[in-house]
Amino acid sequence: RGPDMDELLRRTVAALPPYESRGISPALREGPSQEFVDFYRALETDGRAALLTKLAADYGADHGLVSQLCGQVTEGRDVDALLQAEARLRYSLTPRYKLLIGHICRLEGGVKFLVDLRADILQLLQSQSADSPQLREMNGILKMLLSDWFSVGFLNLERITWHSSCDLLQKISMYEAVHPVRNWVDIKRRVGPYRRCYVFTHNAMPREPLVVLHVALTDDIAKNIQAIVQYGPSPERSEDVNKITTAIFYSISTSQQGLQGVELGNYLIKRVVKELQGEFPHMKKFSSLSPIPGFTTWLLEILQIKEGKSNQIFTELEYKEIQDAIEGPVLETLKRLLSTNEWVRSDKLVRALEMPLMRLCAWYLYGEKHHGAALNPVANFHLQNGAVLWRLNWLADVSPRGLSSSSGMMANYRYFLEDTNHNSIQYLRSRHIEASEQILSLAAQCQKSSKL
Ligand SMILES: CC(C)(COP(=O)(O)OP(=O)(O)O)[C@@H](O)C(=O)NCCC(N)=O
Repeated sequence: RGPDMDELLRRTVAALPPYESRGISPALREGPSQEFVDFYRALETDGRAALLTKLAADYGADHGLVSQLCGQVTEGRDVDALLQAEARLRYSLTPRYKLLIGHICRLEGGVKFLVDLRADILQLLQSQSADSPQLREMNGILKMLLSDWFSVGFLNLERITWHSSCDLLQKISMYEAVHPVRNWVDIKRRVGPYRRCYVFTHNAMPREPLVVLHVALTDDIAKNIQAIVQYGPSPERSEDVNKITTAIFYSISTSQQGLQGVELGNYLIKRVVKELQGEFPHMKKFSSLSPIPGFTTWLLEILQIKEGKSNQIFTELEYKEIQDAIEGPVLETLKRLLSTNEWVRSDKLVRALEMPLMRLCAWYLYGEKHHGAALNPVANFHLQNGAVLWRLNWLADVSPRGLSSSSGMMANYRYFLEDTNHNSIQYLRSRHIEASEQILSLAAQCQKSSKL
């Protein structure tokens, strides 16, 4: 049996050298760091949870020393002494595990190991199976380091085409989280004419697309995803530049869970806008065509809560039209038809539902909040980037996936380049959502005719 965890940690997590010898370049601790990596990789989930919890709890900063040094940082001392005291205090706040992280990132494959280690920490924190303040602290420290290592200056923008390598095309297909790639024909279309696919890569993780952005080049803001992923132009077509005035971001996915919160997707969108403006100087419109995951579930909950009070959801006229379009008790039948996607087969019912569902969905995106942010994660992502909630599209995604997740609707989050910084600050600071007239009036109507 190999070393037990405590012994392994004692041996591989160096103590913080005394302040006086902090500058002396530490003996490169490749051996112990590699031993830690090998030991960790050999552990199963529970073992990893135990190790991470112990590492965070027992190998952080020396709290006794910190509080002792705090006492020496006092007003009134001469500047030199004060700065010395502050420097000692600052140094004493360095957790021991931060030195280990610094050594591991210098190993071959060390950065990728640390990205995966943070993914394990996030998994633990999300599953609450090990949720300690020290673990959250270690997650924060690791996230800050990763944000520095993966900042834009260290990332490489790569365009993926049909001539890219198979392993890259295969990874792009595998990572596609929004509109699954079914076969070679699919992926060939997504990198073919009137399409662009860009990724960020990092030299420390070669041949690994960290985040993938799929773009459609169109002459107006798209309102339907089937037109993009199902019926796109045939691969041998050439591009007519005069037909390209708009960029539609129709899918974005990150592949590394451990890089959550590093905002790679945001950076990639902004970087691709610059790239496209270089290729198409006359391009003026930039918008997403985004799914609205969670809306149908939310709607069914509302229908459940409003059992017997349908007048708090539908107007009388709407209720009557729905009643005419279905048999049986209205709310009961409607819940069934919505949860099985059958409703879309009846034109009459589709017409009767358009107004109420568009109104409810506009409110879901604009009005529903979670800790102050937009409840819908995709809305929150684009609004954080400074986009405008610009248009809601009916029957925009009639695939089973689109119907089940958002009753067929999709949203355009539009990027007005000169406003994104301002909008982002407004959203992050005062939770203000910039929205178009269509959205504002639909949301207002919802407030008026539905009591949610
Ligand atoms: C939407 C994505 C790309 C945002 O990533 P990113 O910009 O790195 O944000 P964050 O993860 O740093 O908060 C990411 O959350 C993701 O891959 N989501 C699943 C697919 C999707 N587009 O909703």
